[in-house]
Amino acid sequence: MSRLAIDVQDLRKQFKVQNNRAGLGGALKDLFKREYREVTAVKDITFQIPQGEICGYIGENGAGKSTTIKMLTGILVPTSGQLRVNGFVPHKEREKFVKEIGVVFGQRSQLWWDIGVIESFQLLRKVYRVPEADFRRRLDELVERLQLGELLNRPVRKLSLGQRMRCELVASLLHNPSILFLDEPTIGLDIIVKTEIREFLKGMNKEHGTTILLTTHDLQDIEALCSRVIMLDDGRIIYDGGLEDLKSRWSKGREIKFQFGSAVTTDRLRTLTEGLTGVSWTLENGVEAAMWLPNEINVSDALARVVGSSVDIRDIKIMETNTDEIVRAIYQSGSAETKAAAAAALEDDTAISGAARS
Ligand SMILES: Nc1ncnc2c1ncn2[C@@H]1O[C@H](COP(=O)(O)OP(=O)(O)OP(=O)(O)O)[C@@H](O)[C@H]1O
Repeated sequence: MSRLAIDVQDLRKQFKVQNNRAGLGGALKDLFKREYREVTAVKDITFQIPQGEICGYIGENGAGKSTTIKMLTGILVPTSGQLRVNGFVPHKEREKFVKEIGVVFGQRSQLWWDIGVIESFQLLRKVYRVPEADFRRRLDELVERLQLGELLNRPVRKLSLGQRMRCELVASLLHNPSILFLDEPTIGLDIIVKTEIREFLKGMNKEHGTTILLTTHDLQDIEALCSRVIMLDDGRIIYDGGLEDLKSRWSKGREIKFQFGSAVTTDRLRTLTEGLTGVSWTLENGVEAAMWLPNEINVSDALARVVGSSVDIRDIKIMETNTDEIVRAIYQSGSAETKAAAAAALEDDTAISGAARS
């Protein structure tokens, strides 16, 4: 079995936050006796990530993503629980540990603002004690992949956000870490740079087996990169599994769009799918219509009905399930259990309590 890159057991982080009392009297009281309350940002979470996986770590603002990343990178000390990254306890073995990881916080820079990019890279080489020859080889590869050539001598403050982000990625990878932590790596970037960065990360993962844990609010990052997603809500994991599985469990059905050669009526279309429970039609104009079918109905059964009829079809498009909508719905409900699963669980409960009563 492959070695675990990240192993987290019952990890918890509480912060002590000062309560500020209202008004001048309150401020005076605060001077003499401060009152505190506890905020639990991460609530006993458990997960494992094997080496070489790209895993998305998602959740709404304040869900606890950054706090987790900070514990995983040794910046914050957990309140309780166990945590190992590449076999190290991050906050205890920092010096050895940082050589194994790369970190990019999209909204913070690890580069020096006023000096040339290449000088920042040289400084980082010394921090990580990378031998000159290894550094050169690595830098050449990264510069070529991210096409940084002419940027290397410019000071960071003169770079665009997209150019800076590409340099940040190089900076985080110069010491050849086996794990990369990315916190919002594509925030604020245009679609071309986003695509470039996603392709680059995919390549690093494929060729070097780099494990990547990625937090993002851009679900296209997840779709492009991650086979697995961990979803956090209010400090707890509410989903851990495949993205496709999440989509198929949550989507209630699919939509198929048709373009016809001549005008059709809704009544005619309805007769085609008669008997297929839950299938409905929307006529968008005389020659374009959308068929919606619930998960219980097989796509090929429904398609066969239309294709096998005398209706003149010009084009058929099976619409992709929209991940944004699904994830937003899960955030809103605070649970990744599907309604069907939740209802089944409820029925089980009722059956059990009914049995207990009888
Ligand atoms: N240093 C701190 N002191 C007190 N509370 C904190 C601290 N850091 C985070 N929190 C609180 O912990 C909770 C989780 O915050 P965290 O930054 O981990 O969320 P997040 O999922 O990364 O959100 P975002 O998407 O906005 O970055 C929030 O309620 C936040 O206010």
